[in-house]
Amino acid sequence: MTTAPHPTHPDHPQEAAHLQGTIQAMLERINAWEDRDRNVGADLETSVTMADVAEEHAAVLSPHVHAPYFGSLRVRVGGKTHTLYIGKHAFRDLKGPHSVTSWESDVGSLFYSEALRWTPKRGPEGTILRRRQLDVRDKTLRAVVDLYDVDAGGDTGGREEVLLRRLAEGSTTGMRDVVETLQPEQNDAMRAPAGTHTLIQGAAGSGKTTIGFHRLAWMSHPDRGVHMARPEACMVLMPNAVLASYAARVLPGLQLEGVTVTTPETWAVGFLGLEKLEITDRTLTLLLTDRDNTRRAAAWRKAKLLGDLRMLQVVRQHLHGKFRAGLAGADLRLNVEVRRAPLTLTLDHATLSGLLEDVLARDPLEGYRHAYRAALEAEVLARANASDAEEAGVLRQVAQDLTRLLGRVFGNVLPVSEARRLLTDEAALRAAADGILKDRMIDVLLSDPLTAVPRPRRANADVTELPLMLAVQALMGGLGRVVGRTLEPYDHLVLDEAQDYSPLLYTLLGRATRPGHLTALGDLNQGLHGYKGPSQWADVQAALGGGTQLTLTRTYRSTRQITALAAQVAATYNRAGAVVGVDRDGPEVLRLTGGGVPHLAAQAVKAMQAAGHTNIALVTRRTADADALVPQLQAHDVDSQPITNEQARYRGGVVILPVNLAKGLEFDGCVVVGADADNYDPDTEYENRLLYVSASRGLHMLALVAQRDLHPLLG
Ligand SMILES: Nc1ncnc2c1ncn2[C@@H]1O[C@H](COP(=O)(O)OP(=O)(O)OP(=O)(O)O)[C@@H](O)[C@H]1O
Repeated sequence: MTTAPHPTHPDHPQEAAHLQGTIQAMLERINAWEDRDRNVGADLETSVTMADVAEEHAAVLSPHVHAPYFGSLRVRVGGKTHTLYIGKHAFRDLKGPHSVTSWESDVGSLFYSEALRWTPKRGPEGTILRRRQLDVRDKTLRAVVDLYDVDAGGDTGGREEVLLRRLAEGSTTGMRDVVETLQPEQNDAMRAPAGTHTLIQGAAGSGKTTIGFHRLAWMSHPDRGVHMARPEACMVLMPNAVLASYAARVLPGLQLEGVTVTTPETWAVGFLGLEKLEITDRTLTLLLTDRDNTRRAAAWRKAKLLGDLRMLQVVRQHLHGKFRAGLAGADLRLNVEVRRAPLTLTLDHATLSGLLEDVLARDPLEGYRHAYRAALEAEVLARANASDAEEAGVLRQVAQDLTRLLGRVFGNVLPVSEARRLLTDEAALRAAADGILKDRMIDVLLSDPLTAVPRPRRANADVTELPLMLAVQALMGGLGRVVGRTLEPYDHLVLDEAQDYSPLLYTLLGRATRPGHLTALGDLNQGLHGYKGPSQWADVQAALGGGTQLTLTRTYRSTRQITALAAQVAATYNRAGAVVGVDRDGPEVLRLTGGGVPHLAAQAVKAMQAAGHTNIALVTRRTADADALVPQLQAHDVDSQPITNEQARYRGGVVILPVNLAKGLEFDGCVVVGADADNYDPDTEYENRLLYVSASRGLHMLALVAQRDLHPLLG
């Protein structure tokens, strides 16, 4: 849906002329860049390089010619008035008034904030006179709306008008950028100071995922100075692969090429080199299937403890004990030749042990094996009194002996087996947890409340064990981004659905990135996996050693009717109270009951299509229901695509998917299939949370379908 041009604003003609001037200036610049004859340097090689660079500039600017900017700022600085145009890409018009400032720059921020004054890095204080939205599409100015205008008395209400118009548009098959309509509180969250971990709490639909990606774009802008992040050195972790691919489609528009977007499990097994392992979540299976409250509580307690911050100390103490035992009784006699003279160096046990203790006392994690080797080598070189030129030769002579010793101390420490040994060998656990965990906690770790939940036949690891395995790996070899044969910290890490990460995982991820370069976005009230996640943001701050916590208070996704219904469901478990929705009107929620579910579901889809919507989801409680529904709908003349595993990709149209894969996705219309108490047990909080996810996927239309009565919360 596009808005027709409506030139009602008195400045429309003048703005339209400025737009044409900007387009012209941009085209001229692109032509100049593309003209190889102009890019001539002193020699052929320089000329080729110059021409290549110029062509790259042209390629980057070209996509922005059809909409060079979306807003303007009128400011007064030092008695002079200027108008700055704000766009998705900066453009410097060297000869005229058609420059464009990029939205991620420090000045760009003034367009979104509510500030009326600012102090530039240099020069006198400035005053904002006007903020203006310019709806430009296909090189045409469609609307001029003032958001703030001193001459018109200040705030005009225009920001809300533009936002509502944008939200009324149809959904797309990938996440959209919101650069043009970013709201002040979102702007503050996105631009929270670089170099400080940032934790953003926000209700469903408040734009968390969107803000996470925009923050990466902001972080990769040169204005961030030493904190600037390279997209290819950044990673975003999302709850499932379907959502990851949906969200990643926003990257090119934000000029973020090369960011890794994946799930925490995929990243963890990849990093550990365990891609063949099947990942289970047996705690979740038990919580969903076992009716015994004592067992459920025991499973919950154990999962929570496995993700507790103190487990890092337990793993550390366990490994230290192992290394000390490995070194017991060892000494080193090294025969080397220095300056042609034979020399015997003896590193007795006390020396070896002292060096090991120095390494073990170090923090942060950097890899014990590597650090101990470096410490031994330094000791050998000092004793051999080797000059810089002789160092390599001496080290070559002792390499084998050192490797043998390292094998004795660090050999046989593999993440999977070591993490499991800790949890199954009572003596090992008691020794490792001594002084760290209370006895009753150790008993919880040794208990196995999941015996009734089958394990897959294939080699497997449970999501609750993964952080422990990562901890072992981190202590042994460090943690970070693999670059060739070394590890480097990520430039920036973004965690989506951050309520599902354990404090232990937080502390590990915090060490895998540059200091202060982790952004976590989540809703503690929405957690589907409370047994893994933190209870409060303060737990995350403790795990990361600090961090700023911000809150987004408004939600944008759905119409008033859908938001109100979803809020009704959330009220049963949500401690945060009512969420403020955007006041966007839509059709009443359709309630279809008393008949065959496929028939009713088809009826709902057809009603949505008749209203002009194309992207429609039918959300079922289980995967099997989704599979079964595809042919049943076909019998009612509705073609649909199933999304029933993480490899499937959302390509638009009518899709059927189970609720666990629907999280984070959104559609023009959403049909909750089987919206009753049989499918979503009203007595189980987890089920109510799932029902909330199902009911909150629609932007414009929602239908509830049940064979008999609707779920009591949807009445
Ligand atoms: N400033 C904005 N302008 C226009 N649309 C917006 C804005 N902020 C958010 N939206 C829209 O609101 C919807 C929800 O955004 P998003 O998915 O990022 O929210 P979320 O907080 O991650 O939701 P959830 O918790 O359900 O995953 C999206 O359609 C997004 O495009």
